[in-house]
Amino acid sequence: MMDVLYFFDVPVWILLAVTLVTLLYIYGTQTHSVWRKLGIPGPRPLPFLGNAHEIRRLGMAEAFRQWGERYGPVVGVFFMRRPMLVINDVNMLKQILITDFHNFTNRGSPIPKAFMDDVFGNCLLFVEGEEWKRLRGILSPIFTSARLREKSVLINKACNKTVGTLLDASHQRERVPIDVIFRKFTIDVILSSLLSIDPDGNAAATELFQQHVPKMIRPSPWRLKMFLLSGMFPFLSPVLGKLADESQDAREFYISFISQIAEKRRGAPEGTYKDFLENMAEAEIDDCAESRTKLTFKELVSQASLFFLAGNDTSSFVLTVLAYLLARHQDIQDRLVAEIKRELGSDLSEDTSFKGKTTPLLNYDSIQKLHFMKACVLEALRLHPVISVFTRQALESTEISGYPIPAGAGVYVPVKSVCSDPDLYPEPELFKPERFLKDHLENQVTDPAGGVGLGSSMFLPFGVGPRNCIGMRLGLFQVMMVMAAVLRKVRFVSAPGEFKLPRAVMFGIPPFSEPVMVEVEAREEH
Ligand code: HEM
Repeated sequence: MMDVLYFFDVPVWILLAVTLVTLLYIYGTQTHSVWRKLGIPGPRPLPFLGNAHEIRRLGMAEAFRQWGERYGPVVGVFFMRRPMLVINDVNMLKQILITDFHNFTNRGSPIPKAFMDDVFGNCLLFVEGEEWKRLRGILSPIFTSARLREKSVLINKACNKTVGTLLDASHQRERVPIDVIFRKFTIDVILSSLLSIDPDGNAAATELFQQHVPKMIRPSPWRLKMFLLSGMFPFLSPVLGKLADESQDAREFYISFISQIAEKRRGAPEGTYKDFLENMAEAEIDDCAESRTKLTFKELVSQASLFFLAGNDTSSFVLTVLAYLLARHQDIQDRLVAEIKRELGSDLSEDTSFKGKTTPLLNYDSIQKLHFMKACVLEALRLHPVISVFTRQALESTEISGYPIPAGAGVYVPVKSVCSDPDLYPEPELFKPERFLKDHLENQVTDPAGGVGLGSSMFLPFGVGPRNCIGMRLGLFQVMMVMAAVLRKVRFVSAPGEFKLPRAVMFGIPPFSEPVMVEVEAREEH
């Protein structure tokens, strides 16, 4: 070995080192000329990293806002070596998300396939093309109004538990960590509506789920580093994916927990449970079914795990933000309470659900009457979208509004930037729920439920088009339902001046950096 080293003299070593660095540089910048050649402006990428360093420094939402200001409606950037377009123009977004959806069906997830496991690899969020169409077709019917109506009783139970917690806190006259309380609520809702686990007797299951969820949705710094390395050297992904697999125990927990329940239920008469698992199991069939119009058992477990993860932190984030905003805007809170009393009845003793009856006053239909409530939820989401960026990928080369998009290029949909655009939302920094009331809106798309905002490419917190959030109705329903239940009994009195909202993250849902403390007070019953 030493002989070989001595065989080369210093100039040869220098030449070899320079060649290696040059080759690495060429590899690290190989894709970085795409946008320049196509005449699309954008920030200068660094070798290997592309513009990921700026995204990391500023946070996604802020980086996209600054680039939009500097370069205009279409910005060419690179996530590591991968060309991506940030599109701020709502008409172009409409074309991508709705009109030309056939060419933008896939998310082009930034998470390499080698980092996917049995659970995530097969779930609706990440599957592509025909496989996505098939799964979405099978799963959509389980989120209809009729199906949600069936869940009212269970969700009502979870609401009452939350009201009880807040009433107790109001007696102690202390600020409470509202994010933690609402997180327990959304776990209760998903455990009960998905698996019929009673919110009153699920402490152990809740504990286990709380323990495992973060591992699945929040990659550790180590896993993030492995993601980034695989973005630099995609050919190393299989090895890096294995090194970064930290959620094996969490995954095994989900698979075995849900499998055991599903297995126990095999053969039970239809209509025994009326939860999402039963709704999905109606579509379940053995793995070799040729028509593939139903779910396989493995697919069923994957989707159930996904619903648990996707439906939990999203809704509790919205609830936390809304409670905070209402505590800071007493006038809006008063208007909301007036609507609740007017539409749902002011006599609190009529609330039969508190007496354990199965016909709760709050249910899917009564909640639909709360138009101002819905406007408040949409406005909270506009101000602080849970998911501030999502992606699509062009299947074939195309041109939109004169901008070329090559096959394989990704599109960043900058939810937060669009929702803060003063041309679309005057005084965007203000909490003004009336923006979403019909009378105040021009050029606004009306959703089938009679609300406004949803369905328009101006309002992106749930996505729009065929691949929007499949759980949107459930998300809105549980948020509106618990807010109505809570506000009838307590007032959000105050909250600290500024709480630090988490910065948008590249992967997953951002955690609150510290508990969001809100003071609550019991309302006088009259
Ligand atoms: C307020 C609560 C929620 C918010 C803000 C939210 C937001 C989103 C967003 C922005 C997307 C991406 C949409 C796109 O790419 O166009 C999405 C997708 C998705 N969401 Fe939600 N979500 C919420 C609640 C839920 C709930 C309760 C569930 C299920 C129980 C759920 C399940 C899903 C699934 C499965 C997808 C992937 C859909 C697909 O790829 O076809 N979400 N959500």
